[in-house]
Amino acid sequence: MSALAIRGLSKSFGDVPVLHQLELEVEQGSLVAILGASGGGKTTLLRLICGFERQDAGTISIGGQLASGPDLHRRPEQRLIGYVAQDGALFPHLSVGRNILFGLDRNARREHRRAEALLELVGLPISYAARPPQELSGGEQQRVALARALAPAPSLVLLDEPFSALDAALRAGTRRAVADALSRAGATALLVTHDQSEALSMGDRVGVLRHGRLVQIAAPSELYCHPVDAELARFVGEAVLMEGHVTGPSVACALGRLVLASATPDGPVMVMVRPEQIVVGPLSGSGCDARIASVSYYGHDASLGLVLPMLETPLLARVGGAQALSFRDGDAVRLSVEGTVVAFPRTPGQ
Ligand SMILES: Nc1ncnc2c1ncn2[C@@H]1O[C@H](COP(=O)(O)OP(=O)(O)OP(=O)(O)O)[C@@H](O)[C@H]1O
Repeated sequence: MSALAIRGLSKSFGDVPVLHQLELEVEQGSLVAILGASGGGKTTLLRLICGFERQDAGTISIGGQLASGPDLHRRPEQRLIGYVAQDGALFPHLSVGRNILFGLDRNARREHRRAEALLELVGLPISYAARPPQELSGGEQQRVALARALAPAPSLVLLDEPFSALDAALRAGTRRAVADALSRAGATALLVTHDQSEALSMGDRVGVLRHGRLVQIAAPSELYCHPVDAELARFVGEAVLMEGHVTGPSVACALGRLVLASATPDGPVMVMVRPEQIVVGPLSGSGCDARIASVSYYGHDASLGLVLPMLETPLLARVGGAQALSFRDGDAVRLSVEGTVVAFPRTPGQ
């Protein structure tokens, strides 16, 4: 049984459509990340699931029970949903422990051990229970917000860009701690974000929201390696796209003849290669000739701009930081491609 099942969900504000016949299922105990551009309807989707807004069409079922449909609209407090907002929204006048137990009934609120167990679950010291939330770092506050959302053992936890207010140093650790806590609690969760690395690193499955629909929902590696179209390829990570021609199991393009990941009809295509698939080697190696136009060094890795005789614009390759130190602008190199590639059929005029 799905913990969350959404069928044909549509919502407009005035005459502006935001969600259009959206379909989504979230399996019990899994984390689904919804990735979408700003203004794409992510918060609207969460507000509909919570019951703060009502859809124009479609149904929402939580834990196998209809929560909202044409003839029924359960109130938010009847839906047993935990919610973690962008800024945590902790109450500053209550201790961390009181914040965690806030949504529980009076008897449960007296159980201090319960707050401590939830602090342990989110990887924080139990001594934090007595502290005011303002004394905690932003990442710790988000973990408290998760503990509060998990306290009533909800059927579903919704996370609305929960790490966007954190600086980069705190973000990675907090993501990990939150994902671990959700998994330890066996919680079912839906996370919305515009950050592709967040979606790919946290989701068991990732759905991409575009023009009010989920255009693809798949395991992170499937989404990254086999996006359904070129726009999605660019949205989920960096993509090198170039014209090509498919014949049988391979495609001919500026990078040579490459092996296709899946069967594609013969004919003109756009080929998609990820920058880290491009292997940059010395002229003694095999492959196609290129010249280095730029080196952008980031420490752990580097981006190279590469000019190929057959391409108007330089293409991007990603190499290890140590390897990049041996390259200079203007160097002649030879390129090959690791692994298989994806090709999107081109229609006439494209
Ligand atoms: N109550 C409302 N009344 C009118 N328009 C609204 C309302 N809520 C949202 N919208 C509009 O719906 C669209 C989707 O908004 P929503 O907040 O769901 O997007 P989002 O993907 O969460 O964006 P962000 O990532 O920037 O938070 C936007 O164009 C927004 O202006």
